[in-house]
Amino acid sequence: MRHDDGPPATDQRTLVLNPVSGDGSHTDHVRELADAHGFDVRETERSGDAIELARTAAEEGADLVAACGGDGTLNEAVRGLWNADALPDTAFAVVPGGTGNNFAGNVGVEGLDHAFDLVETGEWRTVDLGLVRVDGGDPVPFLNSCVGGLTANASASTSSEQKDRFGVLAYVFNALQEMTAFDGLTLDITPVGGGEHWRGDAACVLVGNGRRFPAEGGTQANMEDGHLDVTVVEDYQTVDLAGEAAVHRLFGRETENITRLQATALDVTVREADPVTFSLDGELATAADLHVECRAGVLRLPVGEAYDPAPE
Ligand SMILES: Nc1ncnc2c1ncn2[C@@H]1O[C@H](COP(=O)(O)OP(=O)(O)OP(=O)(O)O)[C@@H](O)[C@H]1O
Repeated sequence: MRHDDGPPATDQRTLVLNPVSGDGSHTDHVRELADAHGFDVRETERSGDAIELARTAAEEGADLVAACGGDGTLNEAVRGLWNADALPDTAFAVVPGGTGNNFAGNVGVEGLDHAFDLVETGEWRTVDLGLVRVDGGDPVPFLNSCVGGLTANASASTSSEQKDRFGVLAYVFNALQEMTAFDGLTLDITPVGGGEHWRGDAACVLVGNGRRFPAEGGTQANMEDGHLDVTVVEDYQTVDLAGEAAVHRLFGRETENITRLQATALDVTVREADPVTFSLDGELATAADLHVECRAGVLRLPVGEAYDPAPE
C-alpha cells in the first residue's frame, strides 16, 4: 500500500535549526533554503531547546515542523511534537545538518537541498516511532535506536570521527572494549503481549526503530511494520573488535553471540546494583528499567528515493 497522498497542505511551516551541529557550516545555506520554502526559522541556543521550539511551533499552529541538525536535534524536535500531542497531524521533515546524519540516511534524505526538494515533491509516508519509558517516567520518543548496557566511559572515549563512521555502534564498541573480563549485565528482556522471555548476561541490547543491526545488508529497518528489531549482544569476547570488519564479526550469523527478536513492546530490566548507561538516538542517559514500545504510524514525513518501505 502506498501511503503517499502528496505533501500536506501546509500554511505554517517552522524549521528548528541547530546552528552548531556537525561543523556548523550548514547554517547560512539552510536559512536561505528555509526562506525560499516559506519556513519560519527558530534557532536553538543550547541542548534541549529543540524540544521547546518544536512544541511551541506546533502549539502555535505550525502544520509542518522541520528540524535541521544531527540525530540528537531530530530526536529533540520529535520529542517536542510528541509532548504537544501534535503527531501525526503536524508533519515533520528531516534536514541533515549533523555529523553522521544516521536517521536522515535511513529515510533517504541525502543533503540540505534534497531535504527541501522532498518537502515539495517527495513521497510522504507515515512511519513508526519508538517510545521509551525510563524508570517508570513519561514516554520519550526515539527515531533510530535505543541501546542499553553501555558504560559511561564509552561516551568519553568515543571520537566524533568514530561516531561519524559507525553511528551508535561506536559507543557499543568502546563499551565492549572497556570491559576487561566478561562482566556483562544480567538482564531480563520480556516482550509484552507474548514472545519468549530472555534472561541472561549480556553486554548490551540494541532496540531499533529506524535502524537495525545486521551483519550484512542495509541498516535501514522496516519503519512501517509496527515492530522493533531487538538485538542482544551476549558473549562478545570471542569476537575481535578491532577494525572495520568488527560489525560483521559481532553481528554475523556465524557467531553465536547474538539473539534477535522482534516485538511491539518490551521491558528491559537491569539486575545490577547500579543503573546502566543507555543511548537514545546517540544521546546518553542512565536507567535501571526500560519499557520500550513501537507506536505504529505516528510520524508523517517526506522520504527520499533510497528509502525502502520494506527492506529485506
Ligand atoms: N545552540 C546550541 N549550542 C550548543 N549545543 C546545542 C545547541 N543546540 C543544540 N545543541 C545540542 O547539540 C547536540 C548536537 O547533536 P546532534 O546529534 O544534533 O548533532 P551532531 O552530533 O553534530 O550530529 P550526529 O548526531 O548526526 O552525529 C545536541 O545534544 C543538542 O542538544
